[in-house]
Amino acid sequence: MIRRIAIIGLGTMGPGMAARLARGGLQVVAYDVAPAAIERARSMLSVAETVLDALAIAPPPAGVGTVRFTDDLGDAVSGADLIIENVPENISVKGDVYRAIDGLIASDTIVASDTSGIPITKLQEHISHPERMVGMHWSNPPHIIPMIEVIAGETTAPQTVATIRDLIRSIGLLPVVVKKDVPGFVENRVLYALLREAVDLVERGVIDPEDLDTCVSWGIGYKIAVIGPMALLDMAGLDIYKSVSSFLNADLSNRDDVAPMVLEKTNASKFGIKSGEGMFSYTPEQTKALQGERARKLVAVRRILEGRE
Ligand SMILES: NC(=O)C1=CN([C@@H]2O[C@H](COP(=O)(O)OP(=O)(O)OC[C@H]3O[C@@H](n4cnc5c(N)ncnc54)[C@H](O)[C@@H]3O)[C@@H](O)[C@H]2O)C=CC1
Ligand SMILES: Cc1ncc(C(=O)O)c(C(=O)O)c1O
Repeated sequence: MIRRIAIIGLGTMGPGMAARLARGGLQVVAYDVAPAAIERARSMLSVAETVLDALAIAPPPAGVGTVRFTDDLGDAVSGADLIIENVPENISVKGDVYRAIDGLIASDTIVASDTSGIPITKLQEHISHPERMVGMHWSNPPHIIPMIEVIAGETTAPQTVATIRDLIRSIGLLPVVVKKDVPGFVENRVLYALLREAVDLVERGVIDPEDLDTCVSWGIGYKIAVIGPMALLDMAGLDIYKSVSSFLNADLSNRDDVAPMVLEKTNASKFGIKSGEGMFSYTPEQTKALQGERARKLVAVRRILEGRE
């Protein structure tokens, strides 16, 4: 039974995750190596709670469902039933965390990684009880998006997968168990196929970035929230898909490196919202307004998709 959860890493994903788990009645202890990240996470928590209220996710009974922050790793993981590792997408950084907690936790404490796509089998090499390690891949923003992928590595115990799947379900979220430990799992394989083509089209001057977003959001995106890709094939007709894919697949981007446009921007520290410039530019005021507007729209769409409006 999972009651107490330690979250390690409070960057983009950690605060929303902490808020959503606490709303599910769990006792969360949140840790980051950087004091500034802890301070930022504290303020993000109340923002996420407001969004959870708008989603009408009922608060737990008084006394349960708490978030406590700590700057002490031992304090964070002590007595935890589940640890969610949420540090940068880098095997060596993640491996250091697993080694640091190895001696501090019980042998049956589950260690889940929110990795975007590093195979869980690779992460298991850095932990002494690999049967208790599992992928638990949330989607950003984690307090709003209900789907979470659950991935077993080669040596993950089936019971570990079942425990995480049941935990996700028990707090009203949507677990999807991925059957093979492929890089990127399922969500990011599909997303990165789309992003590779989108970046390529902009880079080759086929379309401007703003128009690319209009085309995808109001064409595919709006539709795909209601009709998933497999159902869409049936709606369009497999005969149409066969004809179009027979000439189009060979023309789609198949680059296997990072696109020059992305390298150019990241080399200039243009990372997107977090640095004020990426594909587009953002002032702090614009960022705040954008985040509020996006949360409002995602909440409204989710309520409709769930049949609550
Ligand atoms: N950003 C996104 O949209 C998504 C990211 N992920 C995955 O979640 C993980 C975290 O991603 P983000 O939150 O975006 O990263 P981030 O870079 O925003 O935050 C990482 C946090 O980890 C902290 N950290 C670094 N080393 C640490 C250590 N040894 N101990 C404790 N804290 C440490 C940093 O101070 C930072 O606050 C990555 O594996 C990423 O691929 C998963 C889903 C979506
Ligand atoms: C660009 C990008 N990369 C990874 C992820 C993830 O799910 O790991 C996301 C996301 O939206 O969650 C993303 O947008």
